[in-house]
Amino acid sequence: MNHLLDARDIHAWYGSSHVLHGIDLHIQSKETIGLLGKNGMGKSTLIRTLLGHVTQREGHIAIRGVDAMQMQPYQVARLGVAYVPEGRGIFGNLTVKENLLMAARPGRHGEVDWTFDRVLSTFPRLAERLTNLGDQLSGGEQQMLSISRALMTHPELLILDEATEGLAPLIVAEIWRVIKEIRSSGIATLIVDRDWRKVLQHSDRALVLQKGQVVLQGDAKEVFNHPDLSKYLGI
Ligand SMILES: Nc1ncnc2c1ncn2[C@@H]1O[C@H](COP(=O)(O)OP(=O)(O)OP(=O)(O)O)[C@@H](O)[C@H]1O
Repeated sequence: MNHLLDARDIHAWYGSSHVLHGIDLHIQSKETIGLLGKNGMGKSTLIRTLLGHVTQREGHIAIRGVDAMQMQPYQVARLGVAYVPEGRGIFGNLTVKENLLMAARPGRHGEVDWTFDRVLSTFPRLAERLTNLGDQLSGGEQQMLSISRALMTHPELLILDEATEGLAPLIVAEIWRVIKEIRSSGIATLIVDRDWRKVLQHSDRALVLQKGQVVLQGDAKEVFNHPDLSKYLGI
């Protein structure tokens, strides 16, 4: 089968510390995958390894059949993978408008549907802040800007790492609403979030990591009802 992302037997290290121990992850076009696990189990490391930020790695990574093992993060981004990192990643000294416009580029098939106007109607709060600098935004607005920037690159796969971390409940609800909208727009998504219920509710499939290995995976509903889930998540 031709996967959008096909990662096999992924190992990663920080110095001499072996953190990922042979992970397989496949993502199909338009599919939403939830990635769960307690703190420190390797979720962010897996994402950063797939993107090429963690370079001490072994295994096989293909994006739409293209070998990505030797690629730099910017090359992975060009293949249509957008990353909204934990802690955001916007330009604090540029305005909201500048942040958005500089991110914009057509998709691989010339898609331009995530226009400036569509992004602003998706996140009306940003429309009120267009001339504010990135640094002047609240945490929630920065997160919305970060997601908006990712959407304006017209990705085929969007990776969200702790997108709701530290945000007020109303903003969290707004972000989940947008995640749902992104899912129905046909962009494949990989979601990491502490709210495992919400993750499973919004995903097609899910994987649970423990100490750098996949210990549980399946349809989101199966994972939700699995008797070992509470043990793996410490809940
Ligand atoms: N830059 C780094 N240098 C050394 N060790 C690291 C680094 N980043 C993470 N680790 C270690 O790698 C392991 C996996 O961490 P990782 O951040 O991937 O986990 P996580 O599941 O994303 O958890 P969290 O939700 O806390 O970020 C942990 O033992 C962590 O201490």
